[in-house]
Amino acid sequence: MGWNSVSPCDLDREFAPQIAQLLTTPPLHSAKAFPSFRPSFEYYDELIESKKHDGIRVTSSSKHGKGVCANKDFDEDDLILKDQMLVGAQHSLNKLDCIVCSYCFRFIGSVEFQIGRRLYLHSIGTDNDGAFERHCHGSDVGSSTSCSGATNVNANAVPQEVIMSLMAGDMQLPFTDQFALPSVAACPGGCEGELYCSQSCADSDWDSYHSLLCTGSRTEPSRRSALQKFVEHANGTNDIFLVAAKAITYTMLRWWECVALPEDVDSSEEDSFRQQIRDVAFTSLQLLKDAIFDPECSPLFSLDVYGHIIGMFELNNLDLVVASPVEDYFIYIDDLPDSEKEEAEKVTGPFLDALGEDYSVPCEGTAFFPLQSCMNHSCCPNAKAFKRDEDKDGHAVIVALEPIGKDDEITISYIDEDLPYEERQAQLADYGFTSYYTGNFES
Ligand SMILES: C[S@@+](CC[C@H](N)C(=O)[O-])C[C@H]1O[C@@H](n2cnc3c(N)ncnc32)[C@H](O)[C@@H]1O
Repeated sequence: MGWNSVSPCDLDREFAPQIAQLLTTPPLHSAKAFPSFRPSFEYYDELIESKKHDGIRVTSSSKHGKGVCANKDFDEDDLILKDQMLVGAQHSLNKLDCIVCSYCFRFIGSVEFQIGRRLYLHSIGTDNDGAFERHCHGSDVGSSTSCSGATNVNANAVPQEVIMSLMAGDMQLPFTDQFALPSVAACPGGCEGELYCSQSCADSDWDSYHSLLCTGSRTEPSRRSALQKFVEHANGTNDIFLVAAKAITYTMLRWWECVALPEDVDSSEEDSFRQQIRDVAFTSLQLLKDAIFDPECSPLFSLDVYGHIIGMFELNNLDLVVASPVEDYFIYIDDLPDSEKEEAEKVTGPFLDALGEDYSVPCEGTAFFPLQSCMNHSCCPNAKAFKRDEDKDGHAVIVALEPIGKDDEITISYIDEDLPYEERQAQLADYGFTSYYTGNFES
């Protein structure tokens, strides 16, 4: 049975022609055919020019749609691209362990604040299982109460007053001045859920998405409660819904620009994929509609469009990972010359013991990167996503694994290429293909 014929969403029927146009893959070459859509390549050309990624270009292949080619020679380990995400979100649970800028995902505050807050979460987890549940699935994740994976009783617990002084900035640990972090900027809408590394990140997030998704005091109470229900549902089911909501708000806030949606997923996979997610996606969409519906953007709230956005993210998203300065800090202490190390560890040792294995938890989430998402897969890739020491934010960093010649296609592996052949085939089937292409690209 066709997907649209069983859609429980009235908007799918009411706005069928507009939705069909929204979901039409824009022509790759013709700039004139669909005046309301900018052709894909024009979009990528502008993006590459504005971000000065002159080493690459997005081009088309008769086999695999779009792909990325080298515009110059790269040596092994060369940086090919630092791709700024279009939209992304930190995983809900990770948000309780790592305090990062909600726009660029840099760690913020101070090493003391990061350690103190995490220890505080441990203490909440051990003291109050109800609080664990409430804060893991609640929306006030930026407040000082919360959870972590820490429901275990910790024999190395640090006294509460020490934790409080770490969080308040009254206690300084040795050598943390080597790991200075940007100070915390608040959400302009007054919600505690989002914190920023700078006013400019706070403003950019507000302008791009957050003005419609904020649960702070500036938001009208009934919309705030509707938003909270949407966030709770997403946290309890699939946090990709949070990323999809950002994509919708981004488009609503830029309706006049109306960028084309990415290409359809493989049609044979699409029906069964959507069938599975439809019910839960429809509930999520209803909750989002209750919170931010705007009649002028009605087609955006159709289940068909929402399903396409989610499907697009499932196929193209990249893990968002930012290494923790807390881990770097303890490694630094461990590497100090013996005399200094002994002195420093008298202070830092109890905190490390109390944190346990959690000391190295990175910021984790999921994000969509406009250029990285054009890279095709190879089981013998010539590039990989790899964060270097200096990469402290949510950008996707792509480096060359081997020398890459001008005009060669740049490929990455979507899977662990060391897996046995059958397992690779099975994992690649999730992306709509099975054969593993390693050849070169025809421009
Ligand atoms: C992240 S996108 C890559 C860009 C894509 N070619 C496009 O036109 O948007 C992933 C999709 O590209 C296609 N693809 C990527 N690598 C492929 C390969 N090695 N063989 C066949 N299809 C591939 C699949 O359709 C896959 O779902």
